[in-house]
Amino acid sequence: MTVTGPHRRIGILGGTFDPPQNGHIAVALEVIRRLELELVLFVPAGSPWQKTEAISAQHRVAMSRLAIAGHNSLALSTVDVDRDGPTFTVDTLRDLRREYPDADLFFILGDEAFEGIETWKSFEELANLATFVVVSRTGTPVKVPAKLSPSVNLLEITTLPISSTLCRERIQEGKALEGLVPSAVADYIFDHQLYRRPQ
Ligand SMILES: Nc1ncnc2c1ncn2[C@@H]1O[C@H](COP(=O)(O)OP(=O)(O)OP(=O)(O)O)[C@@H](O)[C@H]1O
Ligand SMILES: O=C(O)c1ccc[n+]([C@@H]2O[C@H](COP(=O)([O-])O)[C@@H](O)[C@H]2O)c1
Repeated sequence: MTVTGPHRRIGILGGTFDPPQNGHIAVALEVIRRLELELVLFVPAGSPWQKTEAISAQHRVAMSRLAIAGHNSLALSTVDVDRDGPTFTVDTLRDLRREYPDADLFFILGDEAFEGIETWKSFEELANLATFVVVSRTGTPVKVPAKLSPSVNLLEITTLPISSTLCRERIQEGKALEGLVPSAVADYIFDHQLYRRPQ
């Protein structure tokens, strides 16, 4: 992926994106607005080791590309699918630091994802690599590990009550995805007959 121009404050939304849904788009756009970021990179995980099952990275990348199409401030990075092995954020951030040596990097995540951060690979190193922007998704108070606290920004924003799990469940129930995913993503899911059976 090539980004032109002096992108100095770059957000990173890592995710399984199984599938990408409107909550992902909304949170990225809102964090751009609130933190005055130039750009948010959507970074699909190649092998999301803490999720039980996910469809192929190829489908998740294709849907992520469709999901962000038309948003100038959103872009796709394939660093995590281009690397072999389980996806670790410490590697994501090192790779993106090489790509953007002078940028301030902001890793965006929901409070429920942040809750497990002490289980992430080399979590103590993460504080040196990016600012962690934790958005309120569940509303439960966020406990910040002391080692990360200088690099954590708790951001109160209104998030959409949408999850990829909800999207998959609705497909299995034969219900429409209207309002839950961008229409190009809904078309892709339909065309490829994804998520029809429980994974
Ligand atoms: N509606 C939302 N609002 C705010 N953040 C979200 C929302 N949906 C997902 N996120 C955040 O985006 C990142 C990637 O999410 P992910 O791709 O795992 O989607 P998910 O909806 O949480 O998936 P699943 O339901 O399969 O667990 C995580 O940090 C997650 O907290
Ligand atoms: O680094 C780790 O060990 C690690 C463990 C779990 C999740 N992550 C990252 O957290 C982001 C959100 O993950 P998920 O599983 O909620 O879609 C995504 O970028 C993952 O690669 C990272």
